[in-house]
Amino acid sequence: MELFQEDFSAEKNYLPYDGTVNYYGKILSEQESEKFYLKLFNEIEWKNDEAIIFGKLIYTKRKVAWYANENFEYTYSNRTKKALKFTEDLLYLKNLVEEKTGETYNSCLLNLYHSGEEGMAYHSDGEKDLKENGAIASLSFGAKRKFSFKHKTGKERVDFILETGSLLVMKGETQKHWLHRLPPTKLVKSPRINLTFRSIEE
Ligand SMILES: O=C(O)CCC(=O)C(=O)O
Ligand SMILES: [Fe+2]
Repeated sequence: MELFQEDFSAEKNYLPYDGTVNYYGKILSEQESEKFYLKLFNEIEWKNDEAIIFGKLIYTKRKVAWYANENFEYTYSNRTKKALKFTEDLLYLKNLVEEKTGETYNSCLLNLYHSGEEGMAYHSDGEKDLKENGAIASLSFGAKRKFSFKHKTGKERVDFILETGSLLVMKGETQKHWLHRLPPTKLVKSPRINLTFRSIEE
């Protein structure tokens, strides 16, 4: 079923229990989304992500970047990374997302998926540097992709189609009880950029 913009209610919790996910739909116009997509694509210091998996250092095809209020250190996939200072565009988007969600954030992890062949496997964002039960706000640009939640012990699944300029928020105990992923797909040929605004414990 195609949902229209008006059908998205920010107050609705899309998870049946054990956490809260709000979906705001598109918070930016098509034109603004295209403008930010191009600027982020060209101006962010994108790097292939490094992770230690079974004791081996690997690089992902997907690119990442990490920006924050301060040059925070952050441990992610067993590697310690240092944040770059927020750019003007990222500060603008952070303010917009803070206004919409009524929460504050001090950092942003950015992901660039070159095509549908790149995705992210099921995980939760419960790293110890993150504020416990802090909200995580996800803003998407570029290609439309499916985003799925799966309960850690139950059978429930909740799927979204994240469009360019759309905002989704995960709050409360969501990371404790739910996994999320960006499934790979052969159907998408163009890039997608995702920004997750987070709160790092200072
Ligand atoms: O690209 C997405 O929509 C999800 C990214 C994500 O889950 C993460 O960076 O932790
Ligand atoms: Fe995540």
